[in-house]
Amino acid sequence: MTFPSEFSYETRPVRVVFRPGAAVTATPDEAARLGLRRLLVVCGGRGETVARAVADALGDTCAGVHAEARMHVPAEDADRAVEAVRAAGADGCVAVGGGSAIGLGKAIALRTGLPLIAVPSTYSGSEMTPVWGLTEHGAKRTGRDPVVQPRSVVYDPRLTLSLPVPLTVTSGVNALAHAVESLYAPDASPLVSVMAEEGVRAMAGALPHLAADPQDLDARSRALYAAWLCGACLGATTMGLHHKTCHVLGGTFGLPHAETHTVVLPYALAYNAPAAPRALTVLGRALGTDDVPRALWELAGRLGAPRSLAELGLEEADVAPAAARVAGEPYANPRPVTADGARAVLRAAYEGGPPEPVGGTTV
Ligand SMILES: NC(=O)C1=CN([C@@H]2O[C@H](COP(=O)(O)OP(=O)(O)OC[C@H]3O[C@@H](n4cnc5c(N)ncnc54)[C@H](O)[C@@H]3O)[C@@H](O)[C@H]2O)C=CC1
Ligand SMILES: O=C(O)/C=C\C(=O)CC(=O)O
Repeated sequence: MTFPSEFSYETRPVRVVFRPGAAVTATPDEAARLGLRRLLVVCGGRGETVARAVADALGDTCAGVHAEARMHVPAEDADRAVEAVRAAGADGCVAVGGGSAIGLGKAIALRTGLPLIAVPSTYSGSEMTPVWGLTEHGAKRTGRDPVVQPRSVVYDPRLTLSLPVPLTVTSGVNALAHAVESLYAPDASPLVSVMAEEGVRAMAGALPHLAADPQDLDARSRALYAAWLCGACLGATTMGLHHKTCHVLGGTFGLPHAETHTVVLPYALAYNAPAAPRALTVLGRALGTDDVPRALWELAGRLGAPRSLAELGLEEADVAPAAARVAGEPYANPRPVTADGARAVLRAAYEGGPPEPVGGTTV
């Protein structure tokens, strides 16, 4: 493989603490390091027990628990969370939970500039990115702003022991998708490539162990490490066809995030493969295959994950309007996204059969 002739790479300041039990034992120290004295803890309804344990550990520096995080961050949730943070007189937030809790913490940071500490409990990777998302009027908007990048990330593999196997698998594939798209992004770079390859190898290695034994703390640690690397890849690069397709399906058609990533990834990659040979080489090495889209599709099937958008509840009649939205949004992608191309990807994902080259093997 030839060395890329030019690239740029930006590092943002973020401290990472990684150890079993860290959610409770390290979060107060991270708040103190940042000089924070009044923290609002943000979580989803189902994550409240863990969030309360973190709140207890924060003691007097906890200004309250706001347990209203939902997927895709509806704009009205962001409004309420900003009111809560102001009413509490908080000088920072701690998001405890999956990408939804971290997403609500980011929405607060975006509007108020307050610093965020993330304590992730899934493999979404959001904690390592300056990417925010908000859903309003049936459409999801995303953007990048350094102010939403968590200043400190507390990785506690024990938090993920309770993650049910189906979400373990699909959230793991959400992380894989970050690595995949970073490899063919316009701002890809050698360091991103190294992180992506290691992240894919570690996640694909850990998931079968977790499907067999979700209490395997060593495999949990390896998967969380992989999520860190894959999230860092997303944080450093621009998203393409795959992520944009998932945002349309999530924001406009209400499909669940990680499951949608799992279904779409093999088909989006099959579409982009002819225009991204270098990415395919790296991914092939990490997964030990010469047919990466097929290997991802088989991995999902072997681990019992959904493989079609039909299974996730998309109506056949939604395929065409979803494709029109995907093709109608300008974004960076190694292969131009035509209306026919977007329709072919979505139709294949709707049906869920083995991924085939889309529109021939040349761009
Ligand atoms: N901005 C970014 O960089 C990224 C943002 N996201 C956003 O994150 C959201 C999806 O996040 P996910 O983590 O996939 O799901 P989630 O945060 O919505 O969690 C899914 C469900 O699992 C539960 N859960 C979470 N952790 C658990 C645990 N350890 N044990 C038991 N149950 C647990 C939650 O309470 C929730 O009911 C979407 O809104 C997506 O757009 C996702 C990836 C990157
Ligand atoms: O699709 C992803 O996994 C990455 C980014 C987002 O979800 C954007 C967001 O809603 O925060």
